[in-house]
Amino acid sequence: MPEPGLEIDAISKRYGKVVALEKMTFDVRPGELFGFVGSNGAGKTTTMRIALGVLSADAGEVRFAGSPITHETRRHIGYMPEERGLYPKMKVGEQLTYLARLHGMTAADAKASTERWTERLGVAGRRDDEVEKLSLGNQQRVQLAAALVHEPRILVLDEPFSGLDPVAVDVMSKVLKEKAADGVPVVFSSHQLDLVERLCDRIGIVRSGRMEAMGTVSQLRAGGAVRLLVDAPQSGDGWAANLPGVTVLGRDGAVTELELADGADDQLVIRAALATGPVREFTRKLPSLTDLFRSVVTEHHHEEAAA
Ligand SMILES: Nc1ncnc2c1ncn2[C@@H]1O[C@H](COP(=O)(O)OP(=O)(O)OP(=O)(O)O)[C@@H](O)[C@H]1O
Repeated sequence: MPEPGLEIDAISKRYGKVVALEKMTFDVRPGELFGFVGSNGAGKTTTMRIALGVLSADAGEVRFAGSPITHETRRHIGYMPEERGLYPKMKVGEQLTYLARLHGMTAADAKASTERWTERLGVAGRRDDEVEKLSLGNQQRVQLAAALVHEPRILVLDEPFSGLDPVAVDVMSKVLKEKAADGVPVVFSSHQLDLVERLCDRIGIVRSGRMEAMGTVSQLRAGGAVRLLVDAPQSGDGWAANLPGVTVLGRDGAVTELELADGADDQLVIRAALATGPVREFTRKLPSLTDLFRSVVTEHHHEEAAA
């Protein structure tokens, strides 16, 4: 059994009639970067707020290192809220030192940590500026510094990459990877699926307050619907239209992209392709994270339409 990190265990939450979370369950292990993805309103922010303790759950439990999270454990969480939370009129350096002190650091450690993180995140030159005078991207770098300045043992970041330029994305990615390499469980939400695919050890896809799919990128991709690319230069439109369990997704010149339903026979497809003439290529294509995300979200729409 891997060492327990941050565990979100069957958390449910309603806002009046709106069910925001329904037994949301996942864990982020020490040293792991976990990507939390889902459409708008799926419940990511609500989950993170509950993990941090700024919102209470109706049911379920949040644990860290095997024990329920307490007020004391929460001091060791580095949190980047979606609505951000810096004091606009306070100077960057003063603000970070103040936050580090609030988390229990000595004045000297707080100052040293502020210097280290502002250097690292490329905002050292702005330490004497008020936060509101910084560009949005630089405010976000400071916001990350605020999540890191007390050297947290858990990192929970709500859309830390939104609005960042590519250089800042690289800096943020590096810092998160380093923190994970130090043994910190790191969870962040994002709509930038290419980034999530590239960075994360594991990914959870949420839909309507539930965890729908979870695993490494390759596990998720292997579990998605099988797609085929067939290059048959003499085939006309419609050559695969009536094959059982086969959906034609599109055609680009002589190349047809197909999706196979569970249990559909790919040998039927190759025979049908060969019946049109030569076949130059017949390949299985693994779905991207974006494809998987879409299919999770689209299934939902089908279910809703059928309900
Ligand atoms: N304070 C609130 N009062 C009422 N409903 C709320 C409140 N906060 C969130 N909700 C509802 O709870 C559900 C989950 O919202 P949440 O903000 O957690 O989603 P999200 O996955 O973070 O979305 P996004 O990607 O848009 O940030 C939504 O239906 C939302 O409208």
